[in-house]
Amino acid sequence: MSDILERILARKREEVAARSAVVAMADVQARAMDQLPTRGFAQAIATRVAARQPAVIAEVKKASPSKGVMRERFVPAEIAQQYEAGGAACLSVLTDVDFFQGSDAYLQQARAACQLPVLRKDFTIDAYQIYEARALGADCILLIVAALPDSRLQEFAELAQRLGMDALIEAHDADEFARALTTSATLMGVNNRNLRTFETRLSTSLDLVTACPKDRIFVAESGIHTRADVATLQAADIHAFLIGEAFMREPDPGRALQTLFA
Ligand SMILES: O=P(O)(O)OC[C@@H](O)[C@@H](O)c1c[nH]c2ccccc12
Repeated sequence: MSDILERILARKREEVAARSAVVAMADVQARAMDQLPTRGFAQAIATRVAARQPAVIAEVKKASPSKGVMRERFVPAEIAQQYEAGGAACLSVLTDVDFFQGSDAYLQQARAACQLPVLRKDFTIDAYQIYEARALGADCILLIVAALPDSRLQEFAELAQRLGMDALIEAHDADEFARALTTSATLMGVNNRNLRTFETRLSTSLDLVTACPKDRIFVAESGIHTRADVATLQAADIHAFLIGEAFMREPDPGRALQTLFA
């Protein structure tokens, strides 16, 4: 029986094959080169963390496979402005269509509406998507360790860097975290949600943060809902957070952010 991550990756391979048959790699590369400079995603986080302030990557996400639709009124430009006003360091925008009801257009709309650096939140399995991310204006891409062989992981992190983007490397256990550390990326994400079972435990971050060297930035991802959750992570010296659902379920996601970190 194939788990959800396997199903997403299988579908993603079909999706990328279909898109690259329509828009040639050379055209995407040309558009990637044509973009204005990136906004400095890792830098925006590093600045906050150095100042001992919380660095929040605020997520624009309409739905997920585990939670279904979590927001009815969904206007990415409006949400981006609310997040910026609420003090977010960066945005994360889901662009996966089939499982998260995301869209490339949502990323473009959100980024155009604010000054914040933006992560393209998708399942990266092919270099084509990395050029595509830059062509869309993205400042950072997501690389999920469980979705990539070691050779690809570093190759993709380097390609992102060559295009002026950062890469958020995502791990879920100690082995994956060790693999994440073999890359040259700064941002080491730990997903508290198991993408195979959807089970979410904050202790995943608490267990792995001790393995994070000082020259990398540890990002706790998923399942962060309450001020107690934030305090627990901060007590473990975690200062960067990727949060979606807790904000998406509130009428004003930016106000929810402010309240969570007040
Ligand atoms: O909505 P949450 O529980 O606050 O989680 C946000 C983010 O961490 C989650 O959306 C996520 C983390 N890694 C991913 C990989 C793919 C899709 C989604 C994700």
